Amino acid sequence: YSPLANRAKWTSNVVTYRVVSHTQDLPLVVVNQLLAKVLKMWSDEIPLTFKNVSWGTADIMILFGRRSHGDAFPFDGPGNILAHAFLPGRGFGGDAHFDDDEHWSYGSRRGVNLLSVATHEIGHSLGLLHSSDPNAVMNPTYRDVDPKNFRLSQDDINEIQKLYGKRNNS
Ligand SMILES: CC(C)C[C@H](CS(C)(=N)=N)C(=O)N[C@H]1Cc2cn(c3ccccc23)CCCCCCNC1=O
Ligand SMILES: [Ca+2]
Ligand SMILES: [Zn+2]
Ligand SMILES: [Zn+2]
Repeated sequence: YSPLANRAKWTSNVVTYRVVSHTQDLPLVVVNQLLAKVLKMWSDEIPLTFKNVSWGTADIMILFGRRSHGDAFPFDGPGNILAHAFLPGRGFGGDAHFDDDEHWSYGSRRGVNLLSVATHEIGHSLGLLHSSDPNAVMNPTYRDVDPKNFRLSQDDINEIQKLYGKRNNS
């Protein structure tokens, strides 16, 4: 049970992100467009703006790595854990790491769908924990999705708005 009051969250309403390293599985431009779509899915629901930076330290540092990749949580080869992310905070806080021993795909039936995994990881980067709702992006287990109609579940929206409030699209 983690009372909302002391849940990790970003206190600034501008959060920076930087893609530090890429996967060979998808073109750079596709990964960047996909991430922008993921960030928009979340920021559409809350009063928070993402800003892409191309150098230096960003709040959310995004990387693809294999096995030991610079933190105390080495990846495990193909399958099993697909990615991990740190809750909001300084240093590693907010960072999202993807296991490059997975075959990352976007739309094709083969491989792991980067759209759904990245949406889950950015949920952690924003402070979300796991949900037991089988349809929630924040469910602990990966499910393949159809990118054409992939979107946040109501549970995901409720949980992120509990942390940051609603975005007033006035
Ligand atoms: C929800 C994801 C996007 C992110 C999470 C990791 S995290 C830190 N970001 N919550 C993840 O990778 N979960 C595993 C959980 C998992 C499922 N199994 C496992 C077998 C071994 C180890 C882990 C697992 C059963 C076999 C299927 C393995 C492939 C799919 N893996 C998963 O669903
Ligand atoms: Ca893995
Ligand atoms: Zn890591
Ligand atoms: Zn998770």
